[in-house]
Amino acid sequence: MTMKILYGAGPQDVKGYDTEQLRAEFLVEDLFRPDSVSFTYTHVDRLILGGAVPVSKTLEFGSGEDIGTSHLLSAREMGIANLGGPGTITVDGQSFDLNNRDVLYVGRGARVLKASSVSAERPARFYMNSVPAGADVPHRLITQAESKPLDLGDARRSNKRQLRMYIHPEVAPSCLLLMGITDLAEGSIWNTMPPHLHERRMEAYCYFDLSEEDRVIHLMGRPEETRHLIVADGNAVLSPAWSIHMGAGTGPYAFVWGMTGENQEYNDVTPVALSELK
Ligand SMILES: O=C(O)C(=O)C[C@H](O)C(=O)CO
Ligand SMILES: [Zn+2]
Repeated sequence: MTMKILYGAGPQDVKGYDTEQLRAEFLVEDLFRPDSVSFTYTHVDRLILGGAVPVSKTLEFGSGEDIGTSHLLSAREMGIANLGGPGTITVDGQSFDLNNRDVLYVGRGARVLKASSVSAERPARFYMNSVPAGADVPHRLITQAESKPLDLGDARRSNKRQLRMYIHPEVAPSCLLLMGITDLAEGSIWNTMPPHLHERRMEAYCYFDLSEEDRVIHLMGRPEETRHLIVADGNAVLSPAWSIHMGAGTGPYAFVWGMTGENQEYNDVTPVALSELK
């Protein structure tokens, strides 16, 4: 298990960043490695992003030694989305089978987690978001069918997409974590249109289901001072409260969005007109 730490950067820092620095602060590239569990701890609202890809063995994790607590989830909750083939997550002996696009909510206090795949030919690809939690909420599997869909966008504007809420007060409660998956409709390329800011929450996007040669051009930054990140399959992007977030793909893609902060009001956002972007 690995744990990388990012300390977070503000809009003034980003003004002087070159591509390498921007990517080092805002892009997480090494989440999904065969038979490994990789975590990145960001001081942006203390979100931990993780990836686990069990291929030839069961992967065990949950120790808190890298973050100074007895267990990783002693004071945290976690969402685990399966972006790959069928697999199983066991939480302190309780097993949950996750198909592609199912999400498991793991409540505070979990100690030992195990991740396994049904088949090494099509391994599970578990993507994790964990945030500090102030209460115990029961573990719960949310299948894709149980998630709440929202149809957004317009094919004529190349931004038709379906957003599914999984960890959300109307679907499955948590303390402060929100998590969902957005799938672009065939032929649409733009996500998160119009772009927005949410002063009371940070967000992380993990782009997946891209082909090896395709990329998402992710836009970030203050509306009047945008930057871009060129993102490949399985890469995650951090979006602090001060940053817009939107992207366009060169081919089909989907993404997991996770949020935490002051509230769980999904609609507590400030849209940014495209005419304001620079
Ligand atoms: O395509 C979209 O629109 C999204 O998925 C938006 C994200 O859910 C988001 O940015 C929530 O604040
Ligand atoms: Zn957002």
